[in-house]
Amino acid sequence: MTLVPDRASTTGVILAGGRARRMDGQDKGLIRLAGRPLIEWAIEALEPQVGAILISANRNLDRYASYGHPVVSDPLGGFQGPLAGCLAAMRAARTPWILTLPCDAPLTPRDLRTRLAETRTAEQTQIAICSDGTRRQQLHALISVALADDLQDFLSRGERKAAIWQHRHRPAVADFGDQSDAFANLNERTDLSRLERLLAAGSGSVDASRSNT
Ligand SMILES: Nc1nc2c(ncn2[C@@H]2O[C@H](COP(=O)(O)OP(=O)(O)OP(=O)(O)O)[C@@H](O)[C@H]2O)c(=O)[nH]1
Repeated sequence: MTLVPDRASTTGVILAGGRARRMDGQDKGLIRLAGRPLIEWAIEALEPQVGAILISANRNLDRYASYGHPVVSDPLGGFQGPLAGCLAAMRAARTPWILTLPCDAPLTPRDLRTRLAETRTAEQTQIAICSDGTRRQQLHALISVALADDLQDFLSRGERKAAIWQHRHRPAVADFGDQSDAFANLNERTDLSRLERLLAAGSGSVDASRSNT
């Protein structure tokens, strides 16, 4: 295992494979925010931070593939949750580390990988996750792909919760309390206006003035 998860040894994984029941079942990664689909915000935020990108999606695969990054679907049907997407990505990644990012949180910190990597290296763990200062953000995570078999065992027992799987590996926790807005996400339609306000105010790693509206 590479000791320091640097840019070249890390694959960014955009988790866009959910059912989005609270958004009437729309494909969340394709919902437009400030004029651009969420998947585009995520790609733009990750590109400077990682050596490669994988998109985890279960619908509209051609649409996602048009962004030029490989698309991986969950091995199990029926929307089994984000860990299923993580496992597929860990199997497909060509790097020792993956950096996961939910597609519905467009204000990604510019230093997401570096801060997670520093924390992970200081504590010598196989997983590092973010804290927004109040709560753990389990899907913003740096994960060693050496854990793929362990995750597969966990899922094969019918377990689904990311917090429970990660807890078994005593994750390091990187404090992003100074950027708590970076974890604002889209769960319901009413979240759209807050996210657009935050983007316009310049939160996050991507310049909203480059949006095509
Ligand atoms: N690959 C994959 N990703 C998922 C799955 N379920 C959720 N995700 C992703 O994980 C992140 C958090 O998802 P949630 O908000 O908990 O679930 P959701 O399906 O998006 O929305 P709800 O159905 O309204 O809870 C989002 O980026 C989802 O796209 C899944 O079954 N497979």
